[in-house]
Amino acid sequence: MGKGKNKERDEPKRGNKTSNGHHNRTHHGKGRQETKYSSVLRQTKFPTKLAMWDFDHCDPKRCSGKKLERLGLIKSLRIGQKFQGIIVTPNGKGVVCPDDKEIVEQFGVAVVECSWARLEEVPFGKIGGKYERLLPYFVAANPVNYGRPMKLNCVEAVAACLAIVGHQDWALELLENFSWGPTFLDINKELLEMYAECTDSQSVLDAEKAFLEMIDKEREERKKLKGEVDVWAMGNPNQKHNDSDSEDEEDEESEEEGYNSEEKNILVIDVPGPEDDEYYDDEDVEEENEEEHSLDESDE
Ligand SMILES: C[S@@+](CC[C@H](N)C(=O)[O-])C[C@H]1O[C@@H](n2cnc3c(N)ncnc32)[C@H](O)[C@@H]1O
Repeated sequence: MGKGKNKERDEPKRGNKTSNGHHNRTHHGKGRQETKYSSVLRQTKFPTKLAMWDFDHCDPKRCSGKKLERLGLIKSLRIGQKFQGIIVTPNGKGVVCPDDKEIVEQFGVAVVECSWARLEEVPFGKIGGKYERLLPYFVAANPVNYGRPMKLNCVEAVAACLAIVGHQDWALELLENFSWGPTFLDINKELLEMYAECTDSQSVLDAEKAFLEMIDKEREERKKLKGEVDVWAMGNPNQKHNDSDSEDEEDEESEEEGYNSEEKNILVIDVPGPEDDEYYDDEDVEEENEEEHSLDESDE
């Protein structure tokens, strides 16, 4: 058989170590051949190449990158190995844009599987490639960072990239492996449509800026309106109780609490969220129970 002919069959073999040199769990022990074979089938089935540098920072049960790997949808890269496609990374310079479509189709998408809290440990100089990109504004739908802007997990980040370049179908195909996954496309529908109409990085940044200005303005208007409504709800100001301001104070506090300035733009949309039972699949429920015992894992 000619050189490279069996390339796709060989790929999972090369990918059976994580970037830390650990063996991939799916290739061990009982059912080894079967897992490997189904992994190969899935790898060849997805329309473009997906890859990640995995730093093993996260609990494998909670980690979306590891789950994609178990499903044979993403391949691990070694430290020192570069990637030719679009790399969606916190170290990116420009943002993903529709003009990246050809690169995504030809060479694929890669992410950095690590903890948000341990980014400084990632040797960004030894990974990456020519096309390192940030994502424009999106809101996370995953149970760990639900509702928070920009802090997407790996599957959301890959899906966002695919959708921006016009492959919503591929994005959905990936997200459907997670019970909460398709919600990511629902809560970001307006943004996705807006970015998909752009062309280059700058036009995406302009659209993002216009959107953020619009939601800031809406928030101000809601605050003003709330103030006016409160005047009527207060009743007779002459009979005002001493604690009548407490509601406003509480609002201000909850707005600030726990979020830095870039996380202020929380989007509140009425779709199933982590408080709804159907939001979790079995694996997620297990993870949720574990979460109760952890200190602060919201940064994974
Ligand atoms: C920090 S890891 C967290 C992974 C998480 N533990 C999981 O289960 O998938 C998320 C990765 O997705 C990509 N990503 C997420 N949000 C991003 C953004 N706003 N800009 C660029 N890359 C982003 C990056 O590759 C980032 O390293």
